[in-house]
Amino acid sequence: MTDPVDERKPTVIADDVHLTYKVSGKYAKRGGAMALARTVTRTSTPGLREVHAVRGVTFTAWEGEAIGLIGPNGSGKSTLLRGIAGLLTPSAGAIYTLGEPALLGVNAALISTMSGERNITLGCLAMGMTPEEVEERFDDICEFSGIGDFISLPMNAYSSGMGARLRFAIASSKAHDILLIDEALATGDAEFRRRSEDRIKELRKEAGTVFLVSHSLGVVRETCDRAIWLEDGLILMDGATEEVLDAYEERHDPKKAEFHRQQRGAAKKPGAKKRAAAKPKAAKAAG
Ligand SMILES: Nc1ncnc2c1ncn2[C@@H]1O[C@H](COP(=O)(O)OP(=O)(O)OP(=O)(O)O)[C@@H](O)[C@H]1O
Repeated sequence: MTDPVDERKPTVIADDVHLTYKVSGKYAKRGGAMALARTVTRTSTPGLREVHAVRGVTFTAWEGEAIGLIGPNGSGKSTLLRGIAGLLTPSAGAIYTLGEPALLGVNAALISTMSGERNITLGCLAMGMTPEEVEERFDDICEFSGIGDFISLPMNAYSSGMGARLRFAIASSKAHDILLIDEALATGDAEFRRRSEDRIKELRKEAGTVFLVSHSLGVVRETCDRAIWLEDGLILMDGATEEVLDAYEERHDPKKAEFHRQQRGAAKKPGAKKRAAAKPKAAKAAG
């Protein structure tokens, strides 16, 4: 008997991908104190230094999947996202994408001296919408961003959260083959987060693939069905969200992992709700 044929469509294939940055100066990664020391002692500027941010990553993403990229600071999540978006070329290995990836990051390019309104128009045109489509979606985008009258002010008058919300509202107004989201959801308030999570679920239904970089495991739990755990530029685990998040918490936050285990255990027992309600302090302490 032959193996069953996988009918899902692969959208992103990463094949032993390495991504590196070239930084000028021997002291480039050692922070301000060394830079100051160099300035003070007037030593000459040393040559290029390489930062090997992603060190051999392999995975296949499928149509309809929402994948959370998790990992501690500096583990290579944003770099990998930039690689998938085509903004960084692998120094070794290859990334294949089926369709056009759209990167929505905290640094996604909008023009800060222009108003939110102008940026909506430009952003939508840049994503390939016709002027009629832009007009049709304009009000929805303003409303979704929830930034009210600020929409007519230049974006440099926005808080970073407002900017991120507008960027998310623009980018998610169109169905993307591959939508890459870098921390955007962490910046909104609870209400905006809920709406964004719903929007991501809609985008998934439209058969796209969503990658989400987030430090909030809660957001990943809510939004993603698969998680990839990066540590020091390597994949430590790739699988169902719950399993990966549990293992991640076990390593990085054992107290919280224990709390979640207890919560799940309690939820399985009859009368669990009553007991959970009687112990709000335990939840707060671990939470
Ligand atoms: N533009 C850059 N130039 C040089 N090195 C960089 C650059 N961007 C990131 N790095 C380095 O690459 C490594 C991975 O960084 P990256 O931003 O991808 O990690 P991350 O997991 O997204 O981190 P965080 O959770 O803090 O956002 C780090 O060592 C970082 O210092």
